[in-house]
Amino acid sequence: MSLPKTYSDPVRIAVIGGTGISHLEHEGFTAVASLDIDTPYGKPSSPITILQTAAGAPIAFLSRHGLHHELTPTEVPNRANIAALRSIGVRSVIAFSAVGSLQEKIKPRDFVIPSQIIDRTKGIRDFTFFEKGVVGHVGFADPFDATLSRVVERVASNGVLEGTDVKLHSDKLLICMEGPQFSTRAESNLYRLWGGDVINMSALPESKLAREAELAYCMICMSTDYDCWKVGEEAVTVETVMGNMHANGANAKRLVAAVLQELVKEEHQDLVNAKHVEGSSKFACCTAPAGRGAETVKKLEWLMPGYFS
Ligand SMILES: CSC[C@H]1O[C@H](OP(=O)(O)O)[C@H](O)[C@@H]1O
Ligand SMILES: Nc1ncnc2[nH]cnc12
Repeated sequence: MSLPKTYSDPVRIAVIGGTGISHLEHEGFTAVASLDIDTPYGKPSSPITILQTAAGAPIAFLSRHGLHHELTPTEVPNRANIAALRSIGVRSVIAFSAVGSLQEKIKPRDFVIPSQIIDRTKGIRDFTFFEKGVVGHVGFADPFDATLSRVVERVASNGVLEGTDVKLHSDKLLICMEGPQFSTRAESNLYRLWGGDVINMSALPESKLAREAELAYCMICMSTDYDCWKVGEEAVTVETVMGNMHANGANAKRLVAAVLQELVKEEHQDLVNAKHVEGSSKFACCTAPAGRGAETVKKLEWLMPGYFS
C-alpha cells in the first residue's frame, strides 16, 4: 500500500534507526505518510516515515543506513538527515545504535545510554553546518541530552525489560570510530585504557549536527559483541552483530516504543520541543552579518529560518 507523500502537522519527535532497525513496526504505531524530502545538503538516508501512536501523536522515523543498509557509516548523509528532520518540525531525536562492548559487565544484548563520547572518526564526514563564511561554535561538553536520556532510563527501569535477562547501563563512554573495518586489538585495548565502555561508527557527526540544529538528542545503544579485546572470544564479525541484533530486536523495539509512548505525554512537551536549547545556535555565530558567505547563509536560512540572514 502506498502512503501519502505529505503530512501537514509538525512532528516533534524522531527516531533514527540503525543496524537492525530499518523500520519501526509495532502494535501501537500506524504509518500514515512517507516523506521524500530534498534539503540544501542533499537527500536524507531514506524517506521519512510518519507514524501515529494510539493517542494520535505523530513520530518521524528515518533509517540511518538506508532502507536496505546500503550506506556505510562514512556515507550516511548526516547533514541532510538532521536538516530534513528539523524541516518537518522535529526538535528531539532518539537515535538507536548497535555497539561493541568494551567492558565485561556490558553483555551482548544489554542496552546502554551514553553520556560522553570520544571522536575517533577521521574528519572525512561533513560534520558542521557552519562553514564557508559563517563561523559558529556550539557547546558540546555534554554530547547527549541529559533530560531525554533520563526519560529513557526511567522507562527502561519501569518494567519494559522485565522478564528478560537484559540490563540497561547508564552514563557510559562511547567511542565513535571511522570504519567500515572494525578496530584492531591494539585499538580496542587502547579504548579500554581510555575508559571506553562501548564503540560504534555512527554517533558522530550525527550528535554534533543535532546540537547545531538545536535538537535534543540522545542515543539508545544495544551491545551486540565484545569487539576484539576479550581473550578467548572470537573477534567481532557482522554475523555476531546481526545475530544478537535479531535475537534481541523485539526488546529493542519494545524499549523504543515505550520511550515514544512516554515522550508524547503532555508533561514532556517542553522537552520534546527542545525549549531548553532554543536559540543556542543563533548566538554561536561569530561572523558579522556583513561578512557572511551568501551560499552558507542561504542554506542556514533553510535550516533555521530567521537566524542568520
Ligand atoms: C554492522 S556492525 C557496524 C555498524 O553497526 C553500527 O550501526 P548503527 O550505529 O547504525 O546501529 C555501527 O555504528 C556500524 O555502523
Ligand atoms: N565492535 C564494534 N565496533 C564498531 N561498531 C560496532 N557496532 C557494533 N559492534 C561494533
